[in-house]
Amino acid sequence: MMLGTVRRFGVSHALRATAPRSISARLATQLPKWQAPSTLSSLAATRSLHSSFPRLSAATAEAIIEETEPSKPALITEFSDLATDNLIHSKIIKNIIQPDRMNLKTMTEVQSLTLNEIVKGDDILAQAKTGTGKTLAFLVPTLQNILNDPSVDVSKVGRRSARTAPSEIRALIISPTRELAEQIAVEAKKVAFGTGLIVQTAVGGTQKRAGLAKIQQEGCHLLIGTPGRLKDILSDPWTGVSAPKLNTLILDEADRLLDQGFAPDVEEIQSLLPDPTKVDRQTLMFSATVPREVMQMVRQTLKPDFKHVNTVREDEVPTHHRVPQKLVYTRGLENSLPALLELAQNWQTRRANGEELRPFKAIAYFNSTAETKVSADAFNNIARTSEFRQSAMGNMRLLEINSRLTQALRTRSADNFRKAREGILFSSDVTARGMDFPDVTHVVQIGIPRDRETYIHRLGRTARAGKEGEGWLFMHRAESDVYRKRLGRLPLTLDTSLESADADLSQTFSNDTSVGKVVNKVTEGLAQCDGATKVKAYMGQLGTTTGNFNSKREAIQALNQMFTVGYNMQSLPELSPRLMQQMGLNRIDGVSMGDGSRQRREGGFSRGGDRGDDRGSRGGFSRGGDRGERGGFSRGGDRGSFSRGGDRGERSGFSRGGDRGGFSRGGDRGSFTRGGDRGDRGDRSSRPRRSFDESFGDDSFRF
Ligand SMILES: Nc1ncnc2c1ncn2[C@@H]1O[C@H](COP(=O)(O)OP(=O)(O)OP(=O)(O)O)[C@@H](O)[C@H]1O
Repeated sequence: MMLGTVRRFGVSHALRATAPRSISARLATQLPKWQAPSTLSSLAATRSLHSSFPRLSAATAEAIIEETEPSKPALITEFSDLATDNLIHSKIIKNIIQPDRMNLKTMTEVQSLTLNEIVKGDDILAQAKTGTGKTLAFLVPTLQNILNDPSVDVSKVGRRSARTAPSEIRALIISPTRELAEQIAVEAKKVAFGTGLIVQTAVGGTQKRAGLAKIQQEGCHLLIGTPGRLKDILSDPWTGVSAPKLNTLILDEADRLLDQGFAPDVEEIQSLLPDPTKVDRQTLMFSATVPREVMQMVRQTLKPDFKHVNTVREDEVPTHHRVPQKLVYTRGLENSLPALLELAQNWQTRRANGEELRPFKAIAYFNSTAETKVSADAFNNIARTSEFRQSAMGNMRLLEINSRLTQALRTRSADNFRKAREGILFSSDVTARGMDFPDVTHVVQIGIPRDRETYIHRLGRTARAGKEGEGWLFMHRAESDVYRKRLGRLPLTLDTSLESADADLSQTFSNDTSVGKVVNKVTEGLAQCDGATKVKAYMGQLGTTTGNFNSKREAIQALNQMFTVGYNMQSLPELSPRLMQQMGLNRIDGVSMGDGSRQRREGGFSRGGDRGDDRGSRGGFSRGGDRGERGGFSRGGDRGSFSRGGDRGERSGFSRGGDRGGFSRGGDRGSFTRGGDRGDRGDRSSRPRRSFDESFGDDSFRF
């Protein structure tokens, strides 16, 4: 069933032809300045909030509300005031405001504007900038609504003999990535502490059986998970987990969950929930971005009288104005890593020289997982030198996260980066949305991201909760046309301060020059990386680069230069004739043709470069013609370099008869496949398709 047909109307909701203009939208236009709370200074000691963290002052909000919506209750802006009329349980409030617990005082704008509506039971679409507290905005009222349900008996909790049955699940939160689901669960447990409410998770990559046993033994009121795993456990009667009384469904990062990669799973999950004509269901959608393309899906999924709470003004780019965003043109693709090292070194050196700067804590985003690996390996090799260890960079943690790592390693990297005072996380898009790493000072995007939303969400990993941060985009000049087309209007300013970005790396550099020091370190770091990793990185970038560059010819030249000059490799990876034909590279000089056997021997063709978020290996881009085919030469998700607008590799669901295989169908893939290990998603008719979030680490597409 299509999501669109899942629309069911709760008895209390009147039908309306169009979504109502939101109160917040009106507020946003009338109230451009968000006022910091007068009590900020005491809070700042522990939360160090920036005054621009969007909040409503109580007085102003009341005035506005009175003027615009006289019948509405006044907006509450202080968490402590939520005790009024027993709106929120005292234990929840205590958990939020107590200094030894979450230690929060004043609600953010999105929290104030959605709380009453959610407690009332309305469907909501909420859009607010990254890092403005959307998680608590849906958690607090949702947990309260479960407590308000007279059929929920929290007094049984903890008594083994009378434990809460799994069928007590009242609310379900779907998150696009495992790490985000875990993060939401941590927050939910903090909010629910002492209330008797039980929060459980169901995420891919973890032991399904252990998770199920936990749910069965302890019970569950709020279940948080990733689409694939949730679908698995709810559809399998043997798990004993069902949700017949569920009345709240939350889609965090809703636009992502409604795009083609995830929508079929989300749709299936909805079909496994109780019929909303019998059990009234509230649906909440939260995201920093709600592109026009998903609005139709939103309308089809929410009740017709849903509230659209939008704290981002229509004429505004949903990034924080306080985040300087800089664009660096690199001479070649091989200049990105030296430029990243130079950026980090410059910052740390300025700090060491007494400038008041926070420790450099950056996330470097790459468009393919293989690139994250080669870059992290190179930096780790550099970090082993005594010169590095003794420098201002000496305490940096250098971590890697991408969808090909085991879940245990992913979790460890995320935890270590969370705890790190200074460091660089080399990341694919698995961390691009929702992840709340504290104190990230820099987000560096290497190569243009696959779409505008990805740019915004990645950037949103810095400058969270009112703090400051910087965004950097490194790109080759030949990416400029696609950059403009794909990303549209963004407040980026050109930066030419990084010498190594423009250095000609085919030259030899003396260690006596500052640029030489940087370049030589990276060259040495890369020299120690193994050849197979470099081949994978080349192959991983083949798709993204040919899609990002103004022409394929320029892309191939740039990649070859990166491979030979940057990676110091002698001979170029060979592409099979079929692959070249599929990519339209057969008439382009500089592509090395072979039968692919060398790469297969070296492991270079394995799972070439999936772009690497938790949906990446299934492919399917959300919008535009810009999405990767599911089958095809490249793994899912390769940014559409191979997709010809429109023939996107839909898996099912919302696709209009999309030819799933993209460039190659069925047997085509064989030529790029190592052994038989492409297959889990290769032939859905003969083999069950595994869920996305279960599938990483071992079965992405290979070519
Ligand atoms: N009222 C508040 N006052 C101060 N800090 C808050 C408040 N609410 C949430 N925070 C903190 O702000 C940070 C960002 O919150 P959260 O992760 O919910 O942001 P988000 O809006 O969901 O961001 P994203 O769009 O990236 O998912 C978290 O560290 C959270 O603890």
